[in-house]
Amino acid sequence: MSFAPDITELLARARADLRMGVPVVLTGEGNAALILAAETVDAARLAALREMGGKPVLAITARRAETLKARAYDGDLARVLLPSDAGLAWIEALADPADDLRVPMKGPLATAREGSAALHRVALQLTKTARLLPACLVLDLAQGARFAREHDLTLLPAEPAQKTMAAGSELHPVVAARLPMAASEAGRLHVFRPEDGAEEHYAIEIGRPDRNAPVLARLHSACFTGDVLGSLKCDCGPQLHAALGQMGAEGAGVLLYLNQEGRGIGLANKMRAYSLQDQGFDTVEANHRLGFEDDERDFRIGASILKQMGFASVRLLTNNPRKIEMMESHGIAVAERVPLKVGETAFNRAYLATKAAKSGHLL
Ligand SMILES: Nc1nc2c(ncn2[C@@H]2O[C@H](COP(=O)(O)OP(=O)(O)OP(=O)(O)O)[C@@H](O)[C@H]2O)c(=O)[nH]1
Ligand SMILES: [Zn+2]
Repeated sequence: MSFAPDITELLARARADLRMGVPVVLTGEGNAALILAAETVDAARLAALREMGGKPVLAITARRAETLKARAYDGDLARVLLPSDAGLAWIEALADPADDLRVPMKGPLATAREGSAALHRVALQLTKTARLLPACLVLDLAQGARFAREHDLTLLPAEPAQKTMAAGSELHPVVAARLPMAASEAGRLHVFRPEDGAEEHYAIEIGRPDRNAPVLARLHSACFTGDVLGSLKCDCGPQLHAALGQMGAEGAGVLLYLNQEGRGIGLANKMRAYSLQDQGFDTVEANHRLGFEDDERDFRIGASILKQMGFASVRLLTNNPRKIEMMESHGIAVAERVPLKVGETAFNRAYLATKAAKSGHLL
């Protein structure tokens, strides 16, 4: 019997470390690297990294590299060589596009083309799942395990970590209780918890939907600004309430409230995206400039929760064809798409048009 953390738990620990600015040691086949999230590294740790010698690089995604005009020899990522005088400000300027327009020339940036980028790829995936900017300082280590032991750092085997992240985490029901709501007095809130220490997700069941027929369902991604604050920049709040209202009126339905804020990039990054939108970029361009894909959500979560609740088929309230595809490919039949068009304002008209033009949303 062992109390040692398994790979999922090590991943959770590594994410927490990176969020606090603590380095993590990644090990591969015969190689190892010290990694630090660009967003959280501080002056003392940067100085310590410098003292180690070697050739640290800043790994960024190909999306970010494109904006910075840096050559991405590794396909989906680039390894930018750290100039000897590069300090925290240089790292921040590369990782965070906030001042791109004010300081457009950040280079010339030299990028590595020799050697493997496998550990860098895992490092970037880790920062994404930690909801940080996808940019990481990476320094090759000769003795990864020993270094981790000496400095009391989390030691993470890269390949199992990557497989575990790709597989997604299992979710387990924690509790369910009655919740009378304005939309329906017959509400019930279920909480689901992933094994990997990430955000919990919720299912709001209305009435007692028949498990043998397609259920009226909505997969709602958390939007603190829209759902709670009534932001006019998106249509999330009105969609949330319209979906609950329709389920209440029909007497049955299930709304999944998935804590995938900002299409899976987290609220801090979404606010960075909003700030770029104020500079004139649209919702998709803003994500790309930050180094993210348009949509970083894991749609398997919704399918997994529906299955656990006993649903196999849905009438899906959505305008997003990707949600339909993802449901179908993860074992939930979409018997019908129910359009959900509410809440258009002068502030979100361009946002909705961009989603239709670039993300395939149905008008
Ligand atoms: N990154 C980013 N996320 C945004 C922006 N505006 C809204 N969001 C997020 O987008 C998500 C909207 O999710 P959903 O309501 O599921 O919308 P959808 O994928 O357009 O699909 P349907 O509403 O079902 O048609 C929420 O997580 C919001 O926080 C933005 O400008 N940038
Ligand atoms: Zn929103």
